Amino acid sequence: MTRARVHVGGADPYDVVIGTGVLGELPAMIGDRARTVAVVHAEGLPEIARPVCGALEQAGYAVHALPVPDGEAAKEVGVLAGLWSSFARLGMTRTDVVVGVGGGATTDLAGFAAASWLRGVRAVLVPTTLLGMVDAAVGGKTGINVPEGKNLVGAFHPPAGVLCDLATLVTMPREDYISGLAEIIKAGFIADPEILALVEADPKGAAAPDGPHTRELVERAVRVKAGVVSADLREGGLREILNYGHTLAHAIEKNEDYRFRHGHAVAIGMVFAAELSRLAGRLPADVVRRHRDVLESVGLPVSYAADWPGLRATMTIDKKSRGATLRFVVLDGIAEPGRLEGPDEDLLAAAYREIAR
Ligand SMILES: NC(=O)c1ccc[n+]([C@@H]2O[C@H](COP(=O)([O-])OP(=O)(O)OC[C@H]3O[C@@H](n4cnc5c(N)ncnc54)[C@H](O)[C@@H]3O)[C@@H](O)[C@H]2O)c1
Ligand SMILES: O=C(O)C(=O)C[C@@H](O)[C@H](O)[C@H](O)COP(=O)(O)O
Ligand SMILES: [Zn+2]
Repeated sequence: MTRARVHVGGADPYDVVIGTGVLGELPAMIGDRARTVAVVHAEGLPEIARPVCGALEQAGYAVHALPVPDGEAAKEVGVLAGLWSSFARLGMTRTDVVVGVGGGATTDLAGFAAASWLRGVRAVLVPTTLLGMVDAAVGGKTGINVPEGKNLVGAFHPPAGVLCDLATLVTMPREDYISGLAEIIKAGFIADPEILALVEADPKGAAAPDGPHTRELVERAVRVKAGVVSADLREGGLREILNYGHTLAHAIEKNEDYRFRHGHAVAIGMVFAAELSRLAGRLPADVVRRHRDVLESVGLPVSYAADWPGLRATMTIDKKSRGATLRFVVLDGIAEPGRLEGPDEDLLAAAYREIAR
């Protein structure tokens, strides 16, 4: 199978390589100035981490595997502090490299560990989930959660390279795979309607790692993200569109003590944002219906019922807020993202009623 190479531009450019059997590209991404490579991997994935370590050892690096808890439990300050201690023990200097192997939670943590160690060493990311490949590992947002909210501590730290080996997707738990589809569908609504058409034409195929369009869906979503972050790494404006659906999604994740899959929360959050757009007179009802239909067709949730005042209060510390003003990414049409600033409280509550039904 041929491999795709998506270039991410900006001050620190890098490539995202997508294909099968792409591990051979790893040493070139690490470079010849590194001596020590710390491979931070989800502890439940030793079979996936082993060949990564092997490829690096063969290339002559001193390789140290550093397992971290699976999933969201990795994005905690105690785990990060453990990595800093390990880096110190290994004597990692500024020319050394952190490799992150796992889902988005692992690569967010590994990326932030690299960003913060010695004020910044290089990170190479090897995402092993659909969501990690199409979103988390690309673009340089790194970070951890705190009890007060999702991703509230972190840094922009672009990786030196991203390797997406599609073969790793086949062992993914089904619900985690479905979760990744939410971010692909998000890319469809904000920028690339062909993604929506592909999923709508064959939802069953889209929900299978070995489906006929997996490779194209991954590549299209990566291209959307690469285009956006190349132009606006630090979220000065354009990059906010990648946050479509996330204002409510992050509040749901916190409300569920981070035991709710990110993509599932994003699916609900996108329906909320679409309802908000409609109630603000900016989006026709049929596009809102299209959100529900395409998300449900692959098994994603589109409703959520919990204490609204609590969710509303959590949304206040969203990173798009400016002062006391809550700001949402909305749609004025498919592939026409816009902003809604300081919406009326009644409008927000009305949009929430539509998804809580
Ligand atoms: N930095 C960003 O731009 C960005 C973008 C989107 C999401 N995120 C973050 O990504 C995280 C979600 O990522 P995720 O959906 O990958 O979940 P995850 O990292 O929690 O992984 C889900 C589960 O799948 C397991 N797993 C990973 N790869 C596997 C494989 N190949 N086979 C079998 N099991 C495997 C993991 O160990 C974990 O238990 C959230 O923390 C979210 O905030 C970050
Ligand atoms: O890359 C971005 O920018 C995004 O917003 C992508 C999101 O899918 C991702 O979940 C991101 O981590 C959310 O960022 P945050 O700044 O809202 O924490
Ligand atoms: Zn997301």
